[in-house]
Amino acid sequence: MTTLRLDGPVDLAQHIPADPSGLFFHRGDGLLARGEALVLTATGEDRFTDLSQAFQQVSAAATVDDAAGVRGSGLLALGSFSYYAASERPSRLVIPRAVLGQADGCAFLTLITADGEDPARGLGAADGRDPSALLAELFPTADAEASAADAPAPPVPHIEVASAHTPAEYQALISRAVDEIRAGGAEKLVISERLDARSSDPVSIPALARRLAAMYPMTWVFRVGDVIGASPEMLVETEGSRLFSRVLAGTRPVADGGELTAEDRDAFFHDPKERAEHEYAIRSVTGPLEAVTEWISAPAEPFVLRLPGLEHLASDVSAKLRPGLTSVDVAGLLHPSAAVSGMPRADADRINRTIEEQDRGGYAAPVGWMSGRGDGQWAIALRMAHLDPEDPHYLVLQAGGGIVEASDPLTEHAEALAKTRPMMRALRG
Ligand SMILES: C=C(O[C@H]1C=CC=C(C(=O)O)[C@@H]1O)C(=O)O
Repeated sequence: MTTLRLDGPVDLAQHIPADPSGLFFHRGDGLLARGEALVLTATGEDRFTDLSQAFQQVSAAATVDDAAGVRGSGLLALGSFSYYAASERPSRLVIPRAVLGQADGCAFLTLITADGEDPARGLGAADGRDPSALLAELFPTADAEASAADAPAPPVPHIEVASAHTPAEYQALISRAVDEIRAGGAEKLVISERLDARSSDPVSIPALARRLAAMYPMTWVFRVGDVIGASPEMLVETEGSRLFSRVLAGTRPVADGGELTAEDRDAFFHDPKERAEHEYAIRSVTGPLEAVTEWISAPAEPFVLRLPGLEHLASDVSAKLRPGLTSVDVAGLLHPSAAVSGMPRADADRINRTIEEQDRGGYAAPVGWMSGRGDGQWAIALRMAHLDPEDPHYLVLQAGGGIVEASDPLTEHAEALAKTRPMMRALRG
């Protein structure tokens, strides 16, 4: 495989291919992928370590020519894990054929050919080619005409939405969760709702990802396999020994263009119910990290992260990772955090699964990428939808929230629906 450095920064959002095999970006930096040189899959309890090891074996045998030497350059896999170990949906790492990436404004192009394959038969042969010509060939910019200011706006698609439950049914599920907590089954649960969305026009992945990135710049926009979304929560990011995690739990919905008043934000910040939810989530990240890090720095108090439509209690945790673990290994150690499962984890997930009655697929599970060096970024697949490979008109949105003893079913229902709004807004264009 070869990584070529490109002249100057690129606007990644303008280069998204029609059907990317993966994309992951945040504030202009990130990765766009085309094709599949190799797909690794795993199921079961050991899916994280199995995929981490399988990719490390591929990486050890690869011939790597990396002229960029930045985050995400060189050999790389994008991946989406399944939430439950028992899920029938396999977790996957995709080693793409071509990657357009950018890290701190340094843009690069990576071309990967599978073992025994003639490089000239790949997506593009790097030998002697001008990197900018390769960029134009492999990742052409979005149709200039369509984005011209005077071009007629594309018609707004009609989106038909059907919730899996009526409001009364969903609120009854929340009441059941509260009853389970009162009966001592768990201290915190996380219950989610699914919404079927049918679009009058086929959903355009590049357009959807571009809108998510433009409307929610503080999130990590992703598409890998059947999941697409814009997550505000970073389960783990590693680069060498540097480890970062953004933990979210505790939410107040607001109007899309609005925000909480100073008084309401203060009440939110000090609300014991929200702080308890947040505390569980922090402990579920810092606890497992103790065994694999030299030090951990977690703030004494969260901050309020303001997103369009929602405000969250957030804490940025950093740590020094001991050698020997990849970013996928750490993601496996932390998944599922109490932000998406509850506390204690195993009891919470058993009850969540019974109440939700359905497998979560890739919802609330790690999505991201890992390099041949083991570094990577694994966001939690939230504010998302599952795509249907057979039907480009159809998606299933999923979102939920943490439930503690003091939770109110109506408020929790409103919160879950507010969390589906990013995807709904981006779908509507
Ligand atoms: C479970 C979700 O959100 C989590 C992340 C942030 C805040 C949350 C909350 O306040 O309940 C949830 O823990 C979701 O978006 O589906």
